[in-house]
Amino acid sequence: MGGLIFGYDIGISGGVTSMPTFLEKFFPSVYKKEELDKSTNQYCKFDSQILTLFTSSLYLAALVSSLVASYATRRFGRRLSMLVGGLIFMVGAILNAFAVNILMLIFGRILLGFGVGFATQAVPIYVSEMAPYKHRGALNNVFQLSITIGILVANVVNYFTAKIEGGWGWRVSLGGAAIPAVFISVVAWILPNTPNSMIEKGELQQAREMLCRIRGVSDREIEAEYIDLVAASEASRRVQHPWRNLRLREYRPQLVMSILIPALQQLTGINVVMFYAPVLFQSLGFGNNASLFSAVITGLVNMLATFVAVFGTDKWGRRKLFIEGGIQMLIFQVAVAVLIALKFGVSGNVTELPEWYSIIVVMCICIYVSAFAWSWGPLGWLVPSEIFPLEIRSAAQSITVSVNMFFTFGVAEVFLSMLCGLKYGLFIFFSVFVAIMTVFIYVFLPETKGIPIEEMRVVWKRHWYWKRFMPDHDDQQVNGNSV
Ligand SMILES: OC[C@H]1O[C@](O)(CO)[C@@H](O)[C@@H]1O
Repeated sequence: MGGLIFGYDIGISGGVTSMPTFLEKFFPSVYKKEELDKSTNQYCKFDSQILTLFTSSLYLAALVSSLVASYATRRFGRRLSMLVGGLIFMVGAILNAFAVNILMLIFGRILLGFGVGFATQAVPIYVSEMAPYKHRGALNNVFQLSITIGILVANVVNYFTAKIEGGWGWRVSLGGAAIPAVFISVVAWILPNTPNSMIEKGELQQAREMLCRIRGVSDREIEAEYIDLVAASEASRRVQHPWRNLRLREYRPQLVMSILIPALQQLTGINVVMFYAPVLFQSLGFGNNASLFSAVITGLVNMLATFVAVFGTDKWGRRKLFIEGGIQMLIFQVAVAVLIALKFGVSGNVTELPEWYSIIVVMCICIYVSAFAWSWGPLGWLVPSEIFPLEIRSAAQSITVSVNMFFTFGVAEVFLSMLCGLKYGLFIFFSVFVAIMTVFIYVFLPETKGIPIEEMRVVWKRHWYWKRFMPDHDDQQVNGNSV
């Protein structure tokens, strides 16, 4: 549900902004340009700061709230943080559904953002801590899977609400966000806290019992894992200032990854497609209906391809997926740029594409989206959430979330003007980053598959570059090997 509310918001805004009644009510100047002036340059049709703010304000709020949520997940537990997130989110959705002016609309989006910040902070940590390490990758990827389900549901909802007589369908679209919010609030009541969180709060016996319960084994069989958790918690307790600690030399590899992985995930340009697919397709000359339908198709591909990661990360490892996904994205991003350049050139003055041509464009976009969906999408959350030792986990996760939101915000902010300015070159712009990030992973990211979360130090100690940051004093036994 945490992923779903996030995904729903990602997918919903592009569709409603392509609905004429919504535009007319809140963004009359864009409406005029879009509806009345058919001759305008296609690349610049939707270039409006206030329209952009409608999409991007949510991510700015999520950025701020994930910093607060970091304190909350540590102090009050992961569960309560999820509950608070769900409730704030619900209020935001209701405000949006009944919006009568732009202020209500943007204020609602900001509340939704606060909810998203809390949920994305608390959920991946919760899942990583609950999961047995052999299945941690798969279970964590379900978070991204639910983001993609949320995006798809939003695309489908938009497709149907756009057809509602009277043009108030956008209210249903925006209000629909309240449904997963109710779920998450109710479910957060029922869920137990993680053993790690209980140990952090000194509830040792309860933590032990919880560990037996979630692993489904007897007290004796959880002994090793329990000792690991308690040791990690003690180390964590000695750390008074997780934020200051994060700057210590020994956490350098984690700090670098917690910043670069989410930043690079957004610099793949994925949200150009996710936020603005209907707008993008309209700019490419598709009709209203066809644009919303094409967004459903990209949403579907995005969701289905995420299953590859759910089943594949613990089998093939993180690195292989990252690298394969990167190469595939690069090729098809360049293909999209070439296809658009050939038809629209620099002037952008085309009113319609031949059908076969549009189909090829949509196919290339889908292949690009599928590559993202089994690589950077899920791994962008999984890898950061599994590499941090407990003593800095909440702080580092909140860096990951806020960097992700910052770049999501950035892409949402600049996309429409960049499309207008860079034209088809926009896709080349992102493909340069995709090339850089693929090389970065190849050189700097060690494989983390199958390593218990509290023993993760070993991967840095073995890495040709990162080992110089690791202190020598804490040699450990891992899987029988001294490291
Ligand atoms: O599935 C695509 C979605 O996944 C995310 O990258 C989050 O991991 C979003 O920013 C994007 O819209």
